[in-house]
Amino acid sequence: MSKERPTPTPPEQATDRLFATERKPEDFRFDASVARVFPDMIRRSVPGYTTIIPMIEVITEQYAQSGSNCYDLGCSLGASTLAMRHGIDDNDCQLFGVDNSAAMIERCEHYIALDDSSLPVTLRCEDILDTELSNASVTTLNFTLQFVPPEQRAELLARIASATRPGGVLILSEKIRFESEQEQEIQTRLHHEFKRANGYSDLEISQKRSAIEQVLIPETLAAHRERLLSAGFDQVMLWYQCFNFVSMLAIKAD
Ligand SMILES: C[S@@+](CC[C@H](N)C(=O)[O-])C[C@H]1O[C@@H](n2cnc3c(N)ncnc32)[C@H](O)[C@@H]1O
Ligand SMILES: O=C(O)C(=O)C[C@]1(C(=O)O)C=C[C@@H](O)C=C1
Repeated sequence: MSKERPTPTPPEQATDRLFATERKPEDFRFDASVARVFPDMIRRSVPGYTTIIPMIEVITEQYAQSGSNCYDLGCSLGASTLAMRHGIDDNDCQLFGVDNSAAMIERCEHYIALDDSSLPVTLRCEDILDTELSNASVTTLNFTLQFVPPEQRAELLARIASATRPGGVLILSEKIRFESEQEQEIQTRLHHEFKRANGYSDLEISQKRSAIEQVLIPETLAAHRERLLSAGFDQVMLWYQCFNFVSMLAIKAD
């Protein structure tokens, strides 16, 4: 007797108004209230996010190797995970999404169930600093490393590099800061204008800025490049930039 699979229902999605009214200063956390509005928040906050996601599919298509593991570290609701899933055309790959926010992982399960690809995805509610990594061809850190304490970043990248097969890659997207104070000021202003154009008020922009100040620590492009090379990658290239948001490709030689 065949059992019919119930049609999965999409999780309720809301507009991000988390910082619209005055609130007591608190560090930003990926809790249930953020998870509920996250698709709207990240699209309206990160210039280029809606371009980067489909390009993760394109890059994965190029670098995923048969018989390997692919990891999305800090997968949130699975937007980057699903892009990787669609880029993998070999059912012999194993795809893992890792996030330490239970609220994100719970919702992510629904989005994975709604997606039409048949490639299995294993979700782990774990810290990316402890998660097991091996035999990797494509690993993605899409706006996640920036939330890892700076002193723990080198060890994580070295672990990713040593788990990566020859010819494999790391896709690293980050908010960056600039060496020149003047450029920092201009790019930050343009980013805030982007947010304003997407309907965020001055109060929302300034309250969000204070909330992320201690938890999202941007570094310069040069610092990222140097650390990726010391971690064990052989080539680092910038493939995307919009204002102070970038994405890099770090490649392990064949
Ligand atoms: C900006 S979001 C990532 C967005 C997602 N990659 C995408 O493309 O939509 C950052 C995510 O990283 C997760 N995160 C931050 N630090 C983490 C850690 N140490 N271990 C696991 N997940 C972490 C957060 O819970 C959050 O869901
Ligand atoms: O810099 C900002 O204003 C942001 O809101 C950026 C950012 C990010 O880059 O992850 C911060 C937290 C949320 O995850 C969404 C966007």
